[in-house]
Amino acid sequence: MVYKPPGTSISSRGLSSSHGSTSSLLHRIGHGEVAQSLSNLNSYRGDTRGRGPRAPATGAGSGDQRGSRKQSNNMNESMVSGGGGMMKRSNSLNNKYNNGQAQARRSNSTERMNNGAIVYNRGRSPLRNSTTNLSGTTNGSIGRNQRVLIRSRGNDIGSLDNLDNMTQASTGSSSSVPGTPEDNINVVVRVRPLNGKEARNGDDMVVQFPGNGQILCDGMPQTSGGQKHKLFSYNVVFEPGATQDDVLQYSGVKRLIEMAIEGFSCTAFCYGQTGSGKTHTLTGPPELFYRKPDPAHEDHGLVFRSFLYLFKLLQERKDTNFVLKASFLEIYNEKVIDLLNPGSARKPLAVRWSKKSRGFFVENLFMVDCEELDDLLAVLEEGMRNRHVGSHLMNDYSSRSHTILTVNITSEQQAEGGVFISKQGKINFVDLAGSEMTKKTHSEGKTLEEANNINKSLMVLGYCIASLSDPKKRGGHIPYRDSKLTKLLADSLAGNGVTLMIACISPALSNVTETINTLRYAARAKRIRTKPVIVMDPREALILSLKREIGALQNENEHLRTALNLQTEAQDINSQVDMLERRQISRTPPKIDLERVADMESNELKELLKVYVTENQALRQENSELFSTREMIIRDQELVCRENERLLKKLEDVNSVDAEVSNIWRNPLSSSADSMGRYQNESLDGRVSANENKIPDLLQKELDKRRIGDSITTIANNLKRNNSWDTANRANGSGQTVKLASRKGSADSRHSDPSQTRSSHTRIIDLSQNRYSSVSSSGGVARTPWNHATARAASAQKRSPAMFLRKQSAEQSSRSSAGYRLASESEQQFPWYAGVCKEC
Ligand SMILES: Nc1ncnc2c1ncn2[C@@H]1O[C@H](COP(=O)(O)OP(=O)(O)OP(=O)(O)O)[C@@H](O)[C@H]1O
Repeated sequence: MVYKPPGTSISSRGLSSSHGSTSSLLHRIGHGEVAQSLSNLNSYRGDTRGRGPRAPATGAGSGDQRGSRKQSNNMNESMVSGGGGMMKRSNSLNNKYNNGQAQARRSNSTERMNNGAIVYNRGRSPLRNSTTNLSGTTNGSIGRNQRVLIRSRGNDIGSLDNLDNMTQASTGSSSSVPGTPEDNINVVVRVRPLNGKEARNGDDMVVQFPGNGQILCDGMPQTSGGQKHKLFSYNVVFEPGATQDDVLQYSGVKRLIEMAIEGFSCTAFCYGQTGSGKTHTLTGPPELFYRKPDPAHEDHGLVFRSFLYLFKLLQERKDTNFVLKASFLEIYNEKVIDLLNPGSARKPLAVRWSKKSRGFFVENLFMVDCEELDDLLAVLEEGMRNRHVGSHLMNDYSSRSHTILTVNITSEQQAEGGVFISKQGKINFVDLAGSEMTKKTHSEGKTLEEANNINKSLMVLGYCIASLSDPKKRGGHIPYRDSKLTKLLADSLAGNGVTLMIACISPALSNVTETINTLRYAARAKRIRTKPVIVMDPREALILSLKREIGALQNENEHLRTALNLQTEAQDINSQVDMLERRQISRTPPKIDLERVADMESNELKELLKVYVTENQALRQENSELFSTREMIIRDQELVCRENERLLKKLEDVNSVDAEVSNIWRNPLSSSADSMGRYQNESLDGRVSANENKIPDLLQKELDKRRIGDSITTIANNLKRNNSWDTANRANGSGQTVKLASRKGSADSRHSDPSQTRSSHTRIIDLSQNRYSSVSSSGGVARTPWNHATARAASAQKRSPAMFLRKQSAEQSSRSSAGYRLASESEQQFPWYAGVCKEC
């Protein structure tokens, strides 16, 4: 079950029919100005439920409004009549409240508390548009002398509205989820009237109410002697004339109760200096509980009224079973005392850390099962009677301890398919002891010790609030452990709860310093953000997670669809596009608005989930197919690229070989080919193959050729000069030639014949030429490193001639030395040659 704010229609819970709404209230009111103001109070949805039309306010009270209210006799039908199919507890509650005169009186009082008329006094005109005379809304007009009692920013407290969103993001477990929206602590301010003493002393009012949830404090003493004005903004400001019921209606506490029923952890706490009206606001004067309390008493505070409201809501929830348990403790002098089971020795209880809930708890705290409203009221009475109260100059009934009254609400609702959904909500009412200046209160002895402990724990609370409200310090150490109070409030201040702070102040000039301190404290608290989550049963969490999964799948499917579209576009395969489009159209489930999912039944949700899972799987498969197709295409592309590269290289080689061939034929010494032929022949006989790798490029060959060629030409010329080769051959016999032949053609004894030597020489040249011919035709030699180097050199020459030349000269110098080496080798091998050469 997804949390829905009360006031929205959840037919299964029967809330829609019974709830009033802001719009219905506006409809009832029907007047522009008030409607405008009320629309600012959007967040108080559900505030109007159970409230009948108010009787026009007629009283013109004095400063003390308590005795001057007109009470409406309208019966609150929902409280009195109840529902036939209600759970046993609710029925018994109705019976109690319906039987006899006492019940009738209670019902009247209940009604009066809910519909209490407002006293308009002092003849101030309302501040239009920025303030709300909520009390005047019933008759749709605001009288001239009507007093504006509540100044609201309206939509600020509507941060509670954010919780609608939050619940959608909450896990459904007690743990907080990353990404869960945060909510600020809601802060309202209540200004009490000047008390008798202050009035007698002629104390001035130093607070003003400019409206829009603002409060102006102007009595602040300045060092320069003048007065400083300070403006603060809060969610709601209650002026001195506001009633206890107004606080219930407009502080947001009703919303807190509704949320506690829905499974949230909620806290309302009062803060302020001593005598500022905290206890009055929360529980009413302590005297109320000293004897059997009169339920009709108008001074009953927020707790009593909240209990009534809580039970009213529980009655309306006919389809849900609730179990209520209450506890009441006080922290007195840093000791936790169970107010429902104080024992004779008032043995303090231990505050421990729970790993499971990741929060502090009070060990062995008495929890009372509260089946009826009376049980809850009894808890309140008992606790109020047992708490420590003292008296000092500023308050006759001063609370000497902090009290925490907790109502745990476990709800269990049967969903479809026999599944039970249970949630654990709670609401804490915290009445803090007031900070006090001991020189003002004249505390001494025990009261002084109490005051010190109170101030100390409030100081720790102040540190925690200051740290939590500072975004830089928030992630750091928060000193919760420094006091029992902060340990127990840790979750409310910065955990998963929803918190309302009611800052109580005195309007008197004599208290201005404390008032400013409280207002600052409250302003700081307003900056604190919490992450409210519903604590619920795992089944409920499952449904929520299913919902979230549907959302995620929808997103993923959308993403995959986009990817598929891109893919198909890139491939430009029309047939596949058609196929995909056809598939997409057939598979795509209807787009679901996630908001609507909240209203769907679990079966429907499961079906929807199945559809999305199927679609998701199909899309994933399709996507993977397309990816593999793409892989294949990429591989093919690579092959083509490689082949291209190979062909390019081949082309380069062919070009380089052409260049090589042309070099050879352009060789100016090519005329001495005859002489060179021998060397070439030698190479072909075996040395070339061995030396191919050693001779890197054409140039070296050229160099060698030139040297050898020059020498041979010289020899030949000399020989020619003296004798022609043939003549010499004939005349001198074949000694040298034989030598040469024996050297060159040692493997072939035929070459010893001088006539054959010549032919052999010719053949060598032919072979050499053939070789080059064959090289140029087959290109096979192009694969040798030498040819690669040549090709590279050629391309390098093209790319950067200057660099190529530098490299060339370096290579040339190294090769020329190699050339000389070759020459000296030749000398060694051909001493005759060297001799001839020397001779030349
Ligand atoms: N809004 C109010 N209207 C009328 N009287 C009020 C209001 N607020 C407080 N008072 C009166 O002021 C006196 C002091 O109030 P209260 O005891 O609630 O103060 P407190 O803040 O709880 O003080 P402490 O911290 O000492 O307990 C009481 O007599 C109470 O009835």
